[in-house]
Amino acid sequence: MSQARNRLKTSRRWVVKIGSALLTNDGEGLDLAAIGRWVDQLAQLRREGVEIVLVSSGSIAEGIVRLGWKNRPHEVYKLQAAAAVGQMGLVQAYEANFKRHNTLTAQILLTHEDHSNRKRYLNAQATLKTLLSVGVVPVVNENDTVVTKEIRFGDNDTLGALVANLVEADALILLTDQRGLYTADPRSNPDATLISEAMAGDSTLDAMAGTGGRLGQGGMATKVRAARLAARSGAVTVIASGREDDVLLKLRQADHLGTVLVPEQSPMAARKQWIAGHLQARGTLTLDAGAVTALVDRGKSLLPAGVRAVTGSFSRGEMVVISDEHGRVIGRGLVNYGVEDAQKIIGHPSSYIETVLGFVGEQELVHRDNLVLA
Ligand SMILES: Nc1ncnc2c1ncn2[C@@H]1O[C@H](COP(=O)(O)OP(=O)(O)O)[C@@H](O)[C@H]1O
Ligand SMILES: N[C@@H](CCC(=O)OP(=O)(O)O)C(=O)O
Repeated sequence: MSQARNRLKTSRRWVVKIGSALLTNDGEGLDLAAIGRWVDQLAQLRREGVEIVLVSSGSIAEGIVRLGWKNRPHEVYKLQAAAAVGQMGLVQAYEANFKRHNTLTAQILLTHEDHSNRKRYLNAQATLKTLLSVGVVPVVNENDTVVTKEIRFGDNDTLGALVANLVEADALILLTDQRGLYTADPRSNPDATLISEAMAGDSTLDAMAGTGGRLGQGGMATKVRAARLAARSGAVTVIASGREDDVLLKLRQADHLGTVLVPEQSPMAARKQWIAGHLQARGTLTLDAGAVTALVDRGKSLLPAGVRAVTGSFSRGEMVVISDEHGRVIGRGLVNYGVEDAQKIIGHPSSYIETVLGFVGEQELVHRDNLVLA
């Protein structure tokens, strides 16, 4: 059995993306019975200790049905309106089904830009991680009201990968209407064969992966790209059929289903490279000896109390260098407070943050998840 499939048995955090092709039975409204079955599986996974973030498409198809439109409109603004209407049905379906398992859900609407803007990145990350820590299942979709490109390309695969990066998921599961990635589009090539496993970075996959069933859908091309993006933070990607009975539970048991796309690097190495290569450092935090030991020897987050000095010009979410009192670089990380706020809270216990700033953000100046030691 492959190592990557085996990892699914013990992994702790999955992002599961359910695609339009599957959710809406080729352009009809939502397939509510199928949603019920996926939710049952997700609830079972949660009982086994897997944290779940769900990325669900389907808002446009549901909106079109609710509005009584006969055909999918071509105008982007009409698609946006349909998405806004249909999203209500989507979240209702998930909420009602998770309620059967006494599980709360939360609606998260994101855009790709929320990932590249550092402040928004940290905000989204903090919200998602807090929801997971209190046992809620976030249900994510594109914020179609404020974007147009993503609607035109019908691509929630990329969103799934960005979310996998955000929450540092172990696995990104892309459920679709095919059994996985074939050597060619099986709709038009009956002889195509299923690829069981490949490296996410394998460039020969691009020639195999076509676009989707209906005009303007991402198809397998966006799934292969999503796998590469997810691999940057070390997540393994699986493309599998949501129509297969108990598909998620079978994947958890490392059954040989679907296509596994394996990251080239371990999660830690990938994450390190991702943070380090992501940004230019905008400032420096100088730590006292106790804080250095906490970070280096005990793998802790950096609290304001252990910081002696702050220099530079940075905003929340930007990269800073972390050094000891002799100027030796300890690491780099994404900072939770801008320079002015950081100046005010350093040297103080985290309980002091609210008194000084008038609000409480994170307890940490740099969370260990966003910290790469040198
Ligand atoms: N090599 C391939 N293997 C499997 N499916 C492919 C391939 N190339 C293109 N496709 C098409 O991709 C479609 C799935 O993508 P899409 O319609 O975007 O689904 P989703 O809404 O689930 O993201 C399949 O129905 C299939 O026709
Ligand atoms: N956000 C929109 C479109 C997203 C979409 O269709 O993505 P995909 O499932 O990758 O084909 C929706 O929920 O309908």
